[in-house]
Amino acid sequence: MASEEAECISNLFKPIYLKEVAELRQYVPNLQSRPNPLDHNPYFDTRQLQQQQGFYLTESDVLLRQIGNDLSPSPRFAYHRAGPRKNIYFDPSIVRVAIVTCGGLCPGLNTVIRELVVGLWQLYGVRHIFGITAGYRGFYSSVPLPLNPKLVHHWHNVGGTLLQTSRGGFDLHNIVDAIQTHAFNQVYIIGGDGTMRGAVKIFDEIKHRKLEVAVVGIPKTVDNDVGIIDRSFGFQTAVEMAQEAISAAHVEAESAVNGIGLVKLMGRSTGHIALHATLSSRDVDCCLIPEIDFFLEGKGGLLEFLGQRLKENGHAVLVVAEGAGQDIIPRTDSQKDERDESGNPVFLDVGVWLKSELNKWWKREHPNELFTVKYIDPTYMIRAVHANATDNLYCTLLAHSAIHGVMAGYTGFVAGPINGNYAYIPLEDVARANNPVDTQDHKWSWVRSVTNQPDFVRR
Ligand SMILES: Nc1ncnc2c1ncn2[C@@H]1O[C@H](COP(=O)(O)OP(=O)(O)O)[C@@H](O)[C@H]1O
Ligand SMILES: O=P(O)(O)OC[C@H]1O[C@](O)(COP(=O)(O)O)[C@@H](O)[C@@H]1O
Ligand SMILES: [Mg+2]
Repeated sequence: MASEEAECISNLFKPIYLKEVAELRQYVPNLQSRPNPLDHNPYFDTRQLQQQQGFYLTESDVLLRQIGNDLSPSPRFAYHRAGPRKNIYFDPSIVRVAIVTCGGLCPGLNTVIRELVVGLWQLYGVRHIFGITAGYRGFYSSVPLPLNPKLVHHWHNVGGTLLQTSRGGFDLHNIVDAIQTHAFNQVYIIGGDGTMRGAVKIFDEIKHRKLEVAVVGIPKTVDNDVGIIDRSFGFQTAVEMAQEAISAAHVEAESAVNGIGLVKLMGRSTGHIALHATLSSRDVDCCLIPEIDFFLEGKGGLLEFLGQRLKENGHAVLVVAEGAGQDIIPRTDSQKDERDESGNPVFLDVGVWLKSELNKWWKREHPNELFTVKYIDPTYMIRAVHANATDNLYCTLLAHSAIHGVMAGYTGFVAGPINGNYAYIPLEDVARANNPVDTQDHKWSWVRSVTNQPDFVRR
């Protein structure tokens, strides 16, 4: 074997299971296919490209989910690659599109809407595109908003969602009735884990009624709590914004005698924003996330650690994800049961609680020494900005992937990036998959080595 050549390290047979997504023709009888109108789009010139192969994707174009390989014979999964297909199953002249945004804000929402509108209009010649306003409830409670490329032209430069969003208001039968009443046959649902669970129910009901309606989910989660996909759009922008808050906390802490800069970041059940912001900032002394329990008092606790940091450095920076420590913050019975309109638990402000506990501790231990906690809560600022360049590009590829999949007759799927490429994933799989920070792998040890924080194990 020549040294430049790769060494064969395994000839083990590893089964690969293709995760098929549903297709409209499976339950709509006599569905006719037609050539993709991209064949006649002057910008794509597919007739020339087809001779070179590769423009249109086929059933055999798949992406592997697990690209890291442990050489064991455990099964692997693959998904269909996203992109245009040679034949489509919709006549663009009778396509009626509904686009809805649900749940909390995330940078890039408006870019996804813009690119859906522009993509449908320019790639496939669709002319009947509507925005459903204010989340799921908008299907049955307000008049759909007609959208066109001119109207959405500048939307990628604006934070939030110009269609508006809301929590709650999921009324399955009213939603599907409204889809029928308005004769929508393509429904693009942009939202997080809760939204995707709702989308599965809409898809099931549409199948049950045998409607010629394609449903596609576009995952949005500033917390990055949706699994399978690499990451959500807007996440990188949020991490970038979080840096500014951490820098400010660092400046405040360093400029005070015994100063603590405390930053609360979003992350209901996952600490991804806090973790990524901590690793990229280098100024953080301790990062608290929902996946790790911590305690204040005693050996190995947070107060002992911060006391040491103040002694050594004169200041400390503490980053906390909003979902961290929720089970140790004292709460009343009514606070225990509080839920938002979607049914998500309402958290107490961990930052306010920590600030108060830190002040009590210092007063008790060092009554005559200066001490300051500067608490920064940038949470809404982080998710209300427009997407950065990387996320804007991601949103565009995502929207176009969704359009190509729907046009090709796929339904009940999510368009999303897998290992850097775009794939079609069954909606149900995405709705079921969460994405906690893995605190067992070496990356969490790396975080601890960057911050020097304790492991919060009582000994
Ligand atoms: N299990 C569920 N079944 C149906 N609809 C749901 C479910 N969970 C949430 N929803 C609906 O999805 C929408 C968004 O959910 P929410 O949890 O607020 O945000 P996100 O989708 O960002 O996680 C809301 O309208 C909510 O009523
Ligand atoms: O105050 P709101 O709008 O209910 O949103 C707060 C929640 O929204 C989020 O930013 C995103 O949550 P979702 O992805 O479920 O919408 C959470 O981090 C946060 O807990
Ligand atoms: Mg959610």
